Amino acid sequence: MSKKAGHQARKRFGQNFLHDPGVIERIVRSIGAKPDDTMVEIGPGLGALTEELLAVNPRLHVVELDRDLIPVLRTKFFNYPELQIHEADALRFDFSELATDGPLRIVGNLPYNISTPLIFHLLEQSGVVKDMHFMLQKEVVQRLAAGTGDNNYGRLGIMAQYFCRVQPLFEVGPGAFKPSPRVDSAIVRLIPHETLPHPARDLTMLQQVVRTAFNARRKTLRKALGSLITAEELQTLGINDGLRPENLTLADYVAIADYLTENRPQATTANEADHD
Ligand SMILES: C[S@@+](CC[C@H](N)C(=O)[O-])C[C@H]1O[C@@H](n2cnc3c(N)ncnc32)[C@H](O)[C@@H]1O
Repeated sequence: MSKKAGHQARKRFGQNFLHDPGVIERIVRSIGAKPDDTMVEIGPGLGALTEELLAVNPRLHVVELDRDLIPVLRTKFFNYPELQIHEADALRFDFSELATDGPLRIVGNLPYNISTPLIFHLLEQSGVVKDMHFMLQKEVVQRLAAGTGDNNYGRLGIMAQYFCRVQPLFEVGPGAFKPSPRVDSAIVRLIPHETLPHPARDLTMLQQVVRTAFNARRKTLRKALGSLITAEELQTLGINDGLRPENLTLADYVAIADYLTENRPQATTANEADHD
């Protein structure tokens, strides 16, 4: 535990507070906020990034789960009446409610313990999002940006790239935070596609195909996807069934999903175990 401004950093909320002004300034410069933007910060914590965002754009929303931080933020930013502080769980938050004046620019030094489910939650709402800038564990940024054949390629990267352009920006060492995390961090920018480059006919089917494939990422497609599609059907789609899940492109996964949507629409089942 580390104490800052009277607040004990809580591990269960993934609290590692930024304290390096150079890093904060670099993040804010990368975001390039404009006064008219509707900005949303997830997990403002003690307000280190919030303060610099407010300097550009006083119409900021922040979403913070730790109820003890809410009065700290209210006191610190009492002279910013347009700042809207939402005491809420970002994992359940309906961001579309904030998009009344236009698409959202979402930012955050995210709690690393929930960053993957949070990104999936935000991808589902990417229709109301202009862009997102996040501080994440470096390995998560590598997974988001990974291409076909890469060791880090998997469900997170495929679904992120289905919805967004992924741009890793720069790395940040543990010393920029208090308490210091045990991992390296990196900043990533996600820009939702205006038009999906490979739209699936049924998103749930695509999610199921990708999830099933990467639950057996070391196996051949014939085995990994055997519960959904036969080797012959894969070959008909022009996909070599001896390849492994990491060798397929997003377009290949969409082709498999669309084939199943047409031929076995009953195949989708929710709540399979995730290993990503
Ligand atoms: C890594 S800290 C970043 C704090 C601050 N933005 C900074 O850079 O110093 C993550 C923040 O997210 C908050 N948080 C954790 N889980 C959350 C959730 N489910 N919804 C919203 N905020 C959450 C934590 O309480 C904490 O303030």
